[in-house]
This record gives sequence, C-alpha cells and structure tokens, in this order.
Amino acid sequence: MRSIQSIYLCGLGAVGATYAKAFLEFASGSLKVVADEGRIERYRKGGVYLNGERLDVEYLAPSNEAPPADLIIVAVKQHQLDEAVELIAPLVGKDTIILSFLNGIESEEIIGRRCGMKHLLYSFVVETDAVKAGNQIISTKTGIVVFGEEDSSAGSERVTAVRELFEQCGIRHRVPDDMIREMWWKFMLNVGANQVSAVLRCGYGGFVQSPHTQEAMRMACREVVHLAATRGVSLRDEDIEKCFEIFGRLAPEGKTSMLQDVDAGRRTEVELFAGTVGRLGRELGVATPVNDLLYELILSNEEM
Ligand SMILES: NC(=O)C1=CN([C@@H]2O[C@H](COP(=O)(O)OP(=O)(O)OC[C@H]3O[C@@H](n4cnc5c(N)ncnc54)[C@H](OP(=O)(O)O)[C@@H]3O)[C@@H](O)[C@H]2O)C=CC1
Ligand SMILES: CC(C)(CO)C(=O)C(=O)O
Repeated sequence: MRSIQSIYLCGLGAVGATYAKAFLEFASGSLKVVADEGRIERYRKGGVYLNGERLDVEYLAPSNEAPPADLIIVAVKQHQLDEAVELIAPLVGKDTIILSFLNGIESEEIIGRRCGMKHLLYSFVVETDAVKAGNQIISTKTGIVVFGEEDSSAGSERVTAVRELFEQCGIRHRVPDDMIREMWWKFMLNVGANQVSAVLRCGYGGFVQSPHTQEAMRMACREVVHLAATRGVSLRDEDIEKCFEIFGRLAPEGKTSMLQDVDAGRRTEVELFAGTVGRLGRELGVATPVNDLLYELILSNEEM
C-alpha cells in the first residue's frame, strides 16, 4: 500500500497556509512549498503568518534539484495557475498525485494538459473562512477537502493514500460517490455566492438574512443547473438551498474569496465563474443572462 511521504504545496495563501500548518504539525518533515525565487526571498524575509504564528516552512525553488513528490497540492488563484503549472511540472514523477484546491471546474484539466491527467484526483475545499491580507492569514475554520477519482473512488489506492494522510493530519475530508457532480455543485455555489457577494459587498450573513440576496444567488445558480444538465450532471433546487445551510454555519461577517479580492483591490476570479458560465452557455446553446450581467458588473468594478 502506498503512503504519502513528501508533499509539495504551490500557493501559500489563505487556503494553502491553512493546510501547510496541518502538515507541519502532523506530518513533520514532509512539506515543501514550491515557489519562484522572488516569492521565496519575500517569504523568507517577511515570513508568512497564520493566525499570528510564523509558518516555519521549507521552500523549493524551480532551479533546485528535487525528487518528485508523492503529493502536489496547487492552491493559487486562477490567473496564477499557468505559472504555477510550469513550476510543478518538473516535480511530477510516475506516481505523483496532484490535487487542485482552486475553485471552478476546469483547473484539473489545465494542470492535466501539462502534467498528465492520470496524476490528478478531483478536489475542492468548502466551509472555510480563510482570509489573507499581505503576509497575514487568518483562518478559524479549516474547511473540508472533498476529493476523489473522476469515476469511482471505491478501491482507489491513491484515494486511500490521501485519505490516510488527511486522517493523520486532522484534515476534515469527504470522498463522495459522484465526484463530478460535487464539482459542479461547488461551482454552482461559487457562481452564486462569490459573485453576488462581490456585487452587493455582503458577508455570509446576507445569504442567511435577506430573501432578496438569496433570490439573486438562486438566479445565478439556476444557469449552472441548466448547463450541468446539458453535460449529464443532475443538480436540483435543493442543492442550491443546501448552500444557505452552509452559510448559516459560517460567521455572518465572513467573506467569500471574491469579496475579499474586491475589498483588497485585487483581481477577481470572475473568469472562473461567470466567464466559464458564459463561455459554456455559448458552446452548449444555453442562455446565461444573469451571469453575463454579473461578469460585466464585476469587471467594471475591477476597472475602477
Ligand atoms: N479563500 C477562501 O476562502 C477559499 C478559496 N478557494 C479557492 O482556492 C484558490 C486559492 O485561493 P486563496 O488561497 O484564497 O488565494 P490567495 O491569494 O490567498 O493565495 C494564493 C497564493 O498563491 C501564491 N502564488 C501565486 N502564484 C504563485 C507561484 N507562481 N508560485 C508559488 N506561489 C504562488 C500567492 O503568493 P503571493 O501572495 O506571494 O502572491 C498566494 O500566497 C482559489 O481558486 C480560490 O477560489 C476555495 C475555497 C475557499
Ligand atoms: C465556499 C466558499 C464560499 C468559502 O468556503 C468559497 O469557496 C470561496 O470563498 O471561494
């Protein structure tokens, strides 16, 4: 039975740092953070802090000779992915497993095109409240990693290996029966919540308290439901309602990652959400007026 001894993480931000901490604590010596020389210098000088504590991580620059990793985790933003893929590609060996924690439904394929699709498990993170400002990350809920094979995870040796690692490190996780449906569900959640929260500037509380905010989110989500159906993925209205239950468990003032980007004046991941919905809608002949409007509103705001 294979076991994971070496973990390379690309992206020591809000999501990445949260999991780096767990690996440092419970899988001591196994973690290296992969980054370009410039970032490594900046991190070594200024540190990266999680809940006020400096993360004592080992860094790996592209020029270093390094053996392939057992597990590579990618946790960068969408517009940083191409660069990250080039950094990790030389670190992929015959048996390397790759997990992408990016939101959206396409990062696995993007990484797979360069590194080999056979290395990827599908994954995402949900129920986290991690926030990054400069080199300071605050995270009180580490979230749940949902992961699995494209088809069936039952009997998958690599799913078992990742599950054992997460158990050892106290990382909450779930392996669903239908991973692709789960990916579409998370996509739907982000299309609705991240974009509506960015336009309205509202925290999770808005989605619990305001019927109008909820309805705006439903309108954006329903377009994903239609797209999913054309791809043979069945999402239902109850799946949208499940999102509101999750927001009820998060701090009302907590912000989606897109609202965090808007507040910090950073580029958003709108291409992952309304950008993808609009493109798929045009390809599949599904009208997506709500997301087309959200796309223009979010990009207009980015230009200001
Ligand atoms: N934040 C959240 O609550 C959640 C986020 N997600 C998703 O997870 C993904 C990551 O988001 P998040 O953690 O918030 O993003 P952050 O911006 O907080 O973190 C991204 C990190 O990647 C680093 N990075 C960028 N390019 C490179 C590179 N070439 N090499 C090494 N490191 C690099 C950045 O470094 P630097 O800062 O130095 O530029 C930054 O630390 C996104 O797709 C997001 O949608 C999913 C669930 C929840
Ligand atoms: C689910 C949610 C909204 C936070 O866990 C997220 O994925 C994000 O903020 O991008």
